Amino acid sequence: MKKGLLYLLVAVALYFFPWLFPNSYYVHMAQGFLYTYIVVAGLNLLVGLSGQLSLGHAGFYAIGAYVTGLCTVAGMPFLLSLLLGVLLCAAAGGLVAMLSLRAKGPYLAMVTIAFGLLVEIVANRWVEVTGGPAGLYLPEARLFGAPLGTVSYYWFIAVVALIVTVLIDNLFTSRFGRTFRAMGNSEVAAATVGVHVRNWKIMAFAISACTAGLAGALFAFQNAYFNSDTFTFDKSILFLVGVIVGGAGTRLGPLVGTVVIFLLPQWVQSLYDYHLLIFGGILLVSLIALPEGIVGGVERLLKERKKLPPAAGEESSQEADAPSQMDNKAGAALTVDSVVMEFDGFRAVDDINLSISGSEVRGLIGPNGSGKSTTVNMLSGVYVPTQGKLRWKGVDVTNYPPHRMAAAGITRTFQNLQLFHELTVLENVMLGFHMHYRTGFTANLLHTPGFWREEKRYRDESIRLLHFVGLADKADEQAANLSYGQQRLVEIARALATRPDLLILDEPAAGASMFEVDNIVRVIRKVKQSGISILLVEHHMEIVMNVCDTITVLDFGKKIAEGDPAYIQSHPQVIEAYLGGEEVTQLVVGK
Ligand SMILES: Nc1ncnc2c1ncn2[C@@H]1O[C@H](COP(=O)(O)OP(=O)(O)OP(=O)(O)O)[C@@H](O)[C@H]1O
Repeated sequence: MKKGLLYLLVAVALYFFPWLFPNSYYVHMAQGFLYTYIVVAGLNLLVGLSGQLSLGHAGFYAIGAYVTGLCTVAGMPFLLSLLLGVLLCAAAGGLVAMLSLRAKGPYLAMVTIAFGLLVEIVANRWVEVTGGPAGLYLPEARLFGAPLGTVSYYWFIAVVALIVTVLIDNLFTSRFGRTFRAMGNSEVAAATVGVHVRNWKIMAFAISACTAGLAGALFAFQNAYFNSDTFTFDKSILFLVGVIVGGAGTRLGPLVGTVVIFLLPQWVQSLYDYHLLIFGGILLVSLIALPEGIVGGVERLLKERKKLPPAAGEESSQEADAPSQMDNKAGAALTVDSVVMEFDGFRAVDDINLSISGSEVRGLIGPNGSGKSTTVNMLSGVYVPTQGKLRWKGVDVTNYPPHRMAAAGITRTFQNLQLFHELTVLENVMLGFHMHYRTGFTANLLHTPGFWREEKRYRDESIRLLHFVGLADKADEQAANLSYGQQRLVEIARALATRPDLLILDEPAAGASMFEVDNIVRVIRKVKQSGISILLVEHHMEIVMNVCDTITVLDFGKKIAEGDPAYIQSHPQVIEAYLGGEEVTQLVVGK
């Protein structure tokens, strides 16, 4: 409701702008501001949320301008041409994303630079079609037959900018926004809750390219003329500066960033020759002094001001029993058959056989470097074994990537915590339900009633899971603000949200306090009761000996023993591996 009122006020202000500034220069400027804002808003989704970098957005801007312009020159109606331009940009965005899929960081940036330069060269050299530097003259933009003069074209752009703002904001606050942000935080963790990272990256690129193309088309018709000189590399940099200075990943950042990149050159017009230097300086200062950008910095300050007292494990809310969605698990079977994992000829895991079935808690122990994490990485699809087979419910899953493992019912937590730090505790757990959401892009873009129903359903289920791990009172806290042990419990709740049949816990007690360790053990026992199989990698022998039904021991990548805790603690090879093994022999406290 509050948001609706805000949009209404903005719409009214935009509507009356030409009356307040009845000068075509200002109206023209306002048009430019709005379409620049549209590019920055779309780029923010890509850079700020999904964590991908583009230094070639001027390329999409150009494609939008040329496709829409050339279509109208060929006699196609303005709106239809605009739609075509935007769709082609989405396709181009998807293509660039596919080409750069394996690239990260600087390499991804290089692919996007190459794309931007390619478009710039084509625009410059393909003179017969684009007009090159001499430019392209367009017919006047018309809406349902009526010509759009300076003011009405401004209103048209204002309506488009408002619609883009509402839709992007809707995405921000839907599972799409959460998924993009999760991917930006940790791709591997996103994959283990079932996110097909590759497809989602392509989608983020396509959406962002769409908005850049839309803005390019709006720019093209501003003067019914444009030339290839506009679509240079520094235009792409400028858009990126807008995102970063405003605050990448914040909802208001694009607006503030556009003010900086658009208005500043107007104010320092006499210094135009130095504009790149000025922007470079602003970017540098922003990255050093305010890495979260203007809006991000202000938000942080506001949060710090009203920060609650630090979270203490002892204050956690009461744990609840297993939520209903965890009941009646069949206890599916995993078979690990002669699995080997080699790194440059070094065998980190050497011919391991293992099987887990029923509601069993299987311990996987061994000294440092014995191959436990490597085994977990193979079982969760992060590594593909060099040799051997993994069978899950009778199906060969050896080559499954993490999102397919999650879909099949195997998920995990991480030794080095992989929470989505920018999301709240509740949002982290909601991400765990990723595979169970049924609403698609349109429902999330438009916030349909179906979207709200589903959002409520998984919010409620996530809160139940937070009760289950005893963290319901931390639901709205930023995940990064929780203590180590609490973050581990959030990871467990997020993993449970995928509704797994096999839960792999990689050192769930590492870094946790005594009180938190007790909580974690209680939660593991309750998860076992619900019928989920558990593979527990843990250095705390007390936990292992008291929680596990069977224990597999690794040493130098090989399995050296397997059996119940009593057998393991008296096994000579295990005792030797643990250098004397008092730890192991004294710790069975009775199950
Ligand atoms: N990606 C990799 N590239 C090269 N070597 C690796 C890689 N991952 C693990 N190793 C090596 O494989 C061996 C087993 O490592 P792993 O992390 O699986 O052991 P671990 O039992 O989990 O140890 P810890 O208890 O310390 O976590 C180690 O010698 C490690 O250096």
